[in-house]
Amino acid sequence: MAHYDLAIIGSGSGNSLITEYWDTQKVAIIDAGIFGGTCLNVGCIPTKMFVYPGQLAASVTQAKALGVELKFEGADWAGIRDRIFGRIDAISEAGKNYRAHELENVTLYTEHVSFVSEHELRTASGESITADKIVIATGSRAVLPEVPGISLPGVHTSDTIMRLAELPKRLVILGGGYIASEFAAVFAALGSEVVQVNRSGALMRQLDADISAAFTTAAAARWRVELDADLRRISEHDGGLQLEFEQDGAPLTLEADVVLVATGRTPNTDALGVAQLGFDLREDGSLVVDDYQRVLADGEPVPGIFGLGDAANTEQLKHVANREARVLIHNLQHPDAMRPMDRRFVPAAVFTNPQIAYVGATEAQARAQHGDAVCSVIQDYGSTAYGWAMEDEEGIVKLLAHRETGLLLGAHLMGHEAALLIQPLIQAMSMNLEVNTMARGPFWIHPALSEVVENALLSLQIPARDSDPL
Ligand SMILES: Cc1cc2nc3c(=O)[nH]c(=O)nc-3n(C[C@H](O)[C@H](O)[C@H](O)COP(=O)(O)OP(=O)(O)OC[C@H]3O[C@@H](n4cnc5c(N)ncnc54)[C@H](O)[C@@H]3O)c2cc1C
Ligand SMILES: NC(=O)c1ccc[n+]([C@@H]2O[C@H](COP(=O)([O-])OP(=O)(O)OC[C@H]3O[C@@H](n4cnc5c(N)ncnc54)[C@H](O)[C@@H]3O)[C@@H](O)[C@H]2O)c1
Repeated sequence: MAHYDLAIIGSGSGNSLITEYWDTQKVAIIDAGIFGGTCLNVGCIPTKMFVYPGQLAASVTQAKALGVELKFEGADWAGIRDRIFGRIDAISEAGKNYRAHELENVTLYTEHVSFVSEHELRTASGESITADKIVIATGSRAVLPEVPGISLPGVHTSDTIMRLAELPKRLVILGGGYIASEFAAVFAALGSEVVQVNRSGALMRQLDADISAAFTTAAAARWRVELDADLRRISEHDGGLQLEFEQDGAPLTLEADVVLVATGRTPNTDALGVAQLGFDLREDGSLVVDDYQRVLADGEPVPGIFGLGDAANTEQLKHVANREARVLIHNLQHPDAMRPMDRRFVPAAVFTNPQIAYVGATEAQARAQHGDAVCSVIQDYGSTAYGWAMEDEEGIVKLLAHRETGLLLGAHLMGHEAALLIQPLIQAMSMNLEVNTMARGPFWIHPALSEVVENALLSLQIPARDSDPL
């Protein structure tokens, strides 16, 4: 039996916990999958490396509207894929070698483990690992609907779709969320015939209703979107795949060469043995942790057991996992002076086309909490000089603020570089900066696209105070 000061299950965000502080202590890092976890290998990073070439390809359509004749002559799928994974696979491999061979105090296990008791883990091959402190950073995995044909070759998840041998001619994407919407934009831009099929009546349905509606319209102008369609079965047909749906009581049949299933992800806690130990789990299977990232059982911290990332939050976002890791690095080193995780204003961006970014409350949430005190405004990108330059007809900045406090309650953007434009709004919310101070205090560069954010803030018409900048 090997004993460690610290054992970390999961080499994604968990890997960053091994700081110099641990140099004099024994650490085990355990990962049964690809070293480096989801974001590096099959998540944020490779997807966005596909998104960028996709944006270049899609810009041809926009250029035409501005009088520039560009021609899209196809995408070198294999070249794009190999450039991306040539870089990523090398980083994963180097990280693995570093942990496995270059640090005397660190031992890498490449097997699945589960809990035997609170401080003992067992590997799939039967080895026992005990540790004073254990961090559960096991991430999440794709969930597939249970329909006939879901395991047929040609049916992929985000784990495998990026490594396809060739660009699919006909691609059906199941789901209306982040992953489905990002891949739909990429494959449609690179030249696949994409059909995105969603079970409900709008894409990105969990977002503010105006953004969800605007994105559903914008997406349908770029690739085929089918809504309110329930998948019944997938079968092999004519050398490809046939998907049968029920849509508003009528059958809908689609043909595809490749199917991408993007119908949500579930935390990897079920095969970990944590339920038997009485660790608290949310309805979605994620571990309940307190503000200090300590795992709870019956509402009380389990001594020496911590959780972070997709296994222990409901956001399933890398910047959240990274922040949790930072908090945990501190708390593992300073058990008598722990610092809490701040979850007040978690932003997110969806790198689809058009891009989406948001932070804070939706209008429905804001009104439920603050009633008539909510001011709401939608500012079009097209109302600014840079928007004219782009001939933009769909970009919007929606802001929600509290009339009396003058503070932002939520920001929801859809359009060019939404993920960049939203950042000052995230800053303002995190720093309790009032709308008028934010709009009138700093200069806003003219005629940058950020003027749409400035104008949205001014349009909120929060009553001015004498102390506000002019
Ligand atoms: C396609 C896609 C695109 C994404 N894009 C973005 C984005 O643009 N921005 C963003 O913020 N987020 C994005 N995400 C989400 C982001 O990738 C995750 O929130 C983040 O990677 C979670 O990190 P983690 O450390 O919790 O888990 P992971 O990085 O998944 O690490 C968990 C590791 O634990 C291992 N493991 C699990 N169980 C066991 C066990 N019992 N024994 C041994 N090892 C085990 C797994 O093999 C895995 O390597 C995306 C996700 C996907 C799938
Ligand atoms: N840019 C980013 O930050 C980014 C990108 C990709 C993924 N992620 C993270 O990964 C998570 C998972 O992404 P996702 O797109 O798989 O999940 P999601 O929750 O965003 O979307 C899931 C979609 O699948 C649909 N669905 C669920 N069950 C279904 C079923 N049985 N049949 C048909 N449709 C069904 C839902 O209605 C929804 O539209 C996201 O929630 C996000 O946190 C983030």
